[in-house]
Amino acid sequence: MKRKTSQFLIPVEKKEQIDSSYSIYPSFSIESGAINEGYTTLAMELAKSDTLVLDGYVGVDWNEVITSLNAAFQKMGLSTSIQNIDGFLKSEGELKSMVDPFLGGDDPIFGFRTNLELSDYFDKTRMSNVLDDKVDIKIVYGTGASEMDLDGKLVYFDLPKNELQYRMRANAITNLGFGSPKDHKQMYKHFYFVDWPILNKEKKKLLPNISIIVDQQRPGHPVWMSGKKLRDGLKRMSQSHFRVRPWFEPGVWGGQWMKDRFKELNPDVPNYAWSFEMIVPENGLLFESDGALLEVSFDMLMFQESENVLGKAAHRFGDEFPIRFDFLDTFQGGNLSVQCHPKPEYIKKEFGENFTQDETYYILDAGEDAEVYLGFQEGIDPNGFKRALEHSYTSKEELDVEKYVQKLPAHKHDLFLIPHGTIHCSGINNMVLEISATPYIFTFKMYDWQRMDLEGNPRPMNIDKAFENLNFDRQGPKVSDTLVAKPKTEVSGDDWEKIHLPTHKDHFYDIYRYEFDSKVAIGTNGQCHVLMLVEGESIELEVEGCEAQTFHFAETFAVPASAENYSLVNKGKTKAKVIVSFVKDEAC
Ligand SMILES: O=P(O)(O)OC[C@H]1O[C@@H](O)[C@@H](O)[C@@H](O)[C@@H]1O
Repeated sequence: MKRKTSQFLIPVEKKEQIDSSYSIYPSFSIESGAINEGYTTLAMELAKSDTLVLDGYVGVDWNEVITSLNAAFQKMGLSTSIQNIDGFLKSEGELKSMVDPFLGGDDPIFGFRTNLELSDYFDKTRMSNVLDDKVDIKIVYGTGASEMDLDGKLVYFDLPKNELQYRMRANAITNLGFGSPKDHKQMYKHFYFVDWPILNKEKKKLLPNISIIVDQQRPGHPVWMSGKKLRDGLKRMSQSHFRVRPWFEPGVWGGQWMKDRFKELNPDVPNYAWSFEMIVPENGLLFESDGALLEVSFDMLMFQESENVLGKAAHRFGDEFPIRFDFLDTFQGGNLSVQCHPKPEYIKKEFGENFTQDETYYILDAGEDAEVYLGFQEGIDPNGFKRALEHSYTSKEELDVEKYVQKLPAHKHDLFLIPHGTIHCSGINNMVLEISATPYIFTFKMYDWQRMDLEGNPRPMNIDKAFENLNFDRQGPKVSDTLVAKPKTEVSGDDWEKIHLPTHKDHFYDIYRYEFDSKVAIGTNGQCHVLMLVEGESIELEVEGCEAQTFHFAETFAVPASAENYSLVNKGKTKAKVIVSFVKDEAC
């Protein structure tokens, strides 16, 4: 199956790391012999059953799956009867009128998160078992195969969201139930607001009954293990630690910082803008056994273990992991668009999201001249600003942004607070660690510096939506007084300090920094901790009853609430500085 990306396909076997630094393939070790490879071994395992239900995510290459398995069964001398579940889908016309209300018309970005169910896609009246009872193996396959209620072995084929999007960009896949690909922005919107919520709900339902899990991202080469080993692995993870597999995207303002430092990345790209460090709706988790890597989507962990992972916050957030870490690299790149994010009631009403995109920028590294645009100038005239934005949009003339928006100097370890409604953007020469609430696409752009995106098109603006959400009180000296965190040492010992970087009252999460020479002991206090070494070389994480784990500079990892206590040991020669973020008790 075709993919369009400059990113490497993940290797089957984990390679020795080039050096002791940031790894793009973090994995969680499970018992030896757990992970298997290839269609031949999979067919040998499946041949033990006479009825197979091959279900899985949208974007899976079902043609490859069924052709390869069937060929392997024939080679083994086994006869098969095969049913494609797509044969029972409702017509495209019916599906279109069903999903259209959630797709926001021709808006290039925004729709409304659907409440449809997978069963709505199928015509149950036509659904009947037409499989031949006299064969050795009966197979129903395709996304939604479980809808046929066939009593058989459930095999689930998963596909990571990065590979799904690379297949989408190659026009190799379509939205659920539809025969042809469409414009990529429209297709992503359809995935995000319709296909993913539906199939995630379904995945949660199926997870306890999955017999075999298959990672389908490597064309022609599935990697698989038993559902029981998957569930056991998720349980162990929920009691110890996890680091998701990050992925990386170039962008119009992207920079060179990550490209220069993350050695396993393909350097043959103009830049890297984003690292999806831990934007969990888009990340996966890698299991490793005898060097072999198998990936499942992050939400599997939440579907099975949200209480262990989130502790007190599970009550409010359920299966949704609340905190996001990502990098925005503008080193030798450009300014982000001038933007703001929606109010909580707006994101709920307009887009169906449960909580809003309240952000912060932690400055991991900064050039000498680095700045962050934040808040309005004293005395801002909202109408005048809107007129200027609209004039700039229609005339294509540059806008004098600083006439309206403040620019604050940015230094390493500064924390800028960006609650919803705050006008902001990172300037050039920053390596921003965004510590944010998880929503990530709800960005209302007002001005994009009159430049084109990497495909040569202007990026969509949302001036009207921005004005429904902008907070014009955030102006003048109030901005540096209330939107730049004032670090305060809370406790300290001989060679360590615990520093509070208070967030805004609108932020449901808090941020601390531990600075230490040798070791610190930390309690989770019933909350999941998301961490990153923001200065130093590497640290070791110790959780009682688990093997110690090493994390390098700039790697994001998490310690679930149920781990209760953990220690961080400095493995470098200089002071270690570690950021810890977690949900505030009062926000649960
Ligand atoms: O909207 P641009 O200019 O690309 O700016 C970058 C913004 O990107 C969005 O997709 C989100 O990740 C925001 O949190 C981020 O601030």
